[in-house]
Amino acid sequence: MRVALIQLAGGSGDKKADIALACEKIREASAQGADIAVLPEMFCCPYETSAFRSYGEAEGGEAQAALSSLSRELGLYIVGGSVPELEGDRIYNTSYVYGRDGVQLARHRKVHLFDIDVEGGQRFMESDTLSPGSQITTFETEFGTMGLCICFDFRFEELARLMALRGAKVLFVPAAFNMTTGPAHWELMFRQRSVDNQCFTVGVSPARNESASYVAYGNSMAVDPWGTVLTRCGGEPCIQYVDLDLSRADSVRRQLPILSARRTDLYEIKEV
Ligand SMILES: NC(=O)CCC(=O)C(=O)O
Repeated sequence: MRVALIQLAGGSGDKKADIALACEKIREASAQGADIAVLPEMFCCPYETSAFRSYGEAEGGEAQAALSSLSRELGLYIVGGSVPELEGDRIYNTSYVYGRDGVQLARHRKVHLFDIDVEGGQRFMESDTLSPGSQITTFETEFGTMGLCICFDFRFEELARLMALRGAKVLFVPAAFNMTTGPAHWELMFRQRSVDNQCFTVGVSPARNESASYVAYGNSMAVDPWGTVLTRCGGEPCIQYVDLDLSRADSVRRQLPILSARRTDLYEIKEV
C-alpha cells in the first residue's frame, strides 16, 4: 500500500488556487503509484479562526467536489486533509475521505478543538468559531481498516486506542502543529501512538510559511508499529512516499502482545 504524504504550501488565501495545487500534487502522487494520497489540515483555508466561515463550505462544496471527482478519475483513495465545514450556524473542522470510485468513505469532524495558550509561545482558540464533532472515525479499504482524526485529536490517547480497537492498522492524521509544540511533541506523539497501538501512523502538515499568522511545523511523517520513523519531510513543500506492509502490525502485535494483554478489568476508577 503506497501512501503519498503531500506537504502542501497551501493556505495562500486563494481557495481555488489551493485546491488546484492540491489536485496537481495528487496527480503527481498517482503517477508515482500512490494508493492513498493524504493532504494537510485546512489545506485550502488560512489557519485563522476568523477565516473559517468565509472559506467554509457545506456538504458537497467546492473542495470536496474536486477531491471526489479526482479520486474517481485517478482511482486512488484521498484523505482530503480538512476544510471548514458549514452546517447551519455551525462550523466544523472536517476531514473527508474518498474511495477509488470517488464515493465519500468517511467524514471526521475534529473532536478535540485546539485551544491552547502556551506562555511565551503559541496561542490559538479554535472554539472561538468552531464546534466539535462527536464521532470516532474508521473506514474500510481493500488493505484493511484505517483510522482518521485531525491534529489536536491525536494528543488524546483514548481516541487513538479506540480506533486501534476497531481494527485500524493505520491512523491518518491531517495536521498543522506549530513552531512551539511541533519541535517538542510532534515526532514523540506519532512514535508514541504507533508504539502504544502497534500500528502505522501518518501525519501530514502544511509546509512552513514564516509569513503566515500561524506558522506550521511541517515535518509530515510516517511511523511504523515498532515506532520507527519511515519517512519525514522538512519545512519545505514536498511529497514523501512510503510503502506500508500492514502485516507488520499483526507481526508486532503477535511478538509483543500489548493490545491482547490489557487488564481491562482494572482500568476503571471505582468510587471508594
Ligand atoms: N491544528 C491543531 O490542532 C494544532 C495542534 C497542535 O499544534 C498541538 O500542539 O497539539
